[in-house]
Amino acid sequence: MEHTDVIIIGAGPAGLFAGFYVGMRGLSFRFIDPLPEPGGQLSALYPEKYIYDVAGFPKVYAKDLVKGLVEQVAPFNPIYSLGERAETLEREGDHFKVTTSLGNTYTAKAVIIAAGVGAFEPRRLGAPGEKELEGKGVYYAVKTKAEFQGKRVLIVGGGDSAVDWALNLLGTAKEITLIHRRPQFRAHEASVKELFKAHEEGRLTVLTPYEVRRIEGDTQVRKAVIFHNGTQEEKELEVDAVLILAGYLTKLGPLANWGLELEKNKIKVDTTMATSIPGVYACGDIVTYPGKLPLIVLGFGEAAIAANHAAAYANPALKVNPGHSSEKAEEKAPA
Ligand SMILES: Cc1cc2nc3c(=O)[nH]c(=O)nc-3n(C[C@H](O)[C@H](O)[C@H](O)COP(=O)(O)OP(=O)(O)OC[C@H]3O[C@@H](n4cnc5c(N)ncnc54)[C@H](O)[C@@H]3O)c2cc1C
Repeated sequence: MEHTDVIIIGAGPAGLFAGFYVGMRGLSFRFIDPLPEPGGQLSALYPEKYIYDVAGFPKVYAKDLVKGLVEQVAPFNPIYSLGERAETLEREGDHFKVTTSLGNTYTAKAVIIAAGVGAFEPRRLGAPGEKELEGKGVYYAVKTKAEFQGKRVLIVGGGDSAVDWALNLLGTAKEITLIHRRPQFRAHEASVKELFKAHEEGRLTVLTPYEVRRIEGDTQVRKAVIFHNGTQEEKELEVDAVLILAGYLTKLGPLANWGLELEKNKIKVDTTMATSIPGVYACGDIVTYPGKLPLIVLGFGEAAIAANHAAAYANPALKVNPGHSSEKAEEKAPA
């Protein structure tokens, strides 16, 4: 059993920043997250999109914000338990015990839940070949545009992600076909206009109302068979990649059974970010309180509150107020 002062469930922006503050207070901490890398929604869903509403950054790539958060917390020696999901949370005497999907058990004096929208996973189509070829050309997100360099790509979806990526991959992918099961798109009007302009100019192909019948390949995707969902007429497309952007399913997951007071699938917190279980704090998209907005900047503020209260809970010798970081810094700004 591995012990730290604090366990942080979720390594999205709120969790990472909570870790920074716990570290500033001189306490040890562990992040647990089922995703393979830190950053939460920013890494998994939109690493190469600009964010315009983080204070102090007129615009910042989601992946660069995550890089900065990881760098900021690094001096405090965080332990990352990635690729595992927190399954149970129990109190045992004066500490909490968390077990994970890998069967590991971790203990801590206080817990911060920063689990965002809960366990989120891409909406799969359920088409034959899709599961077998996942990781071999079937994608549910764009991590880097370079993955699609020179490839023939089939994009599936009708929302902002599908339309934005069809346009964004122009100039990177060799060929782009976008299919959607309805004639109408749910994306921003301006983007849809741009999409059809690109279609008319022959820079990409849009087909509606089309769906995927099956995906074929061996060590990698070779072909997709699509069909018109009115006439059932099939088309075979020779493609190297199928990018499925049909949205995400979010579930509260195991958290729902931890005995926390919830409201509409969110964890209720008070003004100290305390949950209904003493010693368990929460921050970010997972929390609700009057006036809550699901924004990164609010998550940062909540993380600072949750972390400092959790630190004082884990070590009652600590005051809640951390003081000013500028007074602790050893480095002086250049003259
Ligand atoms: C396309 C898109 C664009 C956006 N643009 C903006 C924007 O411009 N500005 C803005 O402010 N916000 C934006 N957002 C919203 C923003 O991304 C979220 O508010 C933010 O990610 C919330 O951070 P978080 O740390 O609370 O949660 P998340 O980023 O969701 O991270 C939570 C982490 O917890 C993990 N987790 C879940 N369950 C468990 C469990 N049981 N055990 C362990 N780990 C668990 C998840 O795997 C995840 O990594 C956007 C969102 C999307 C999808």
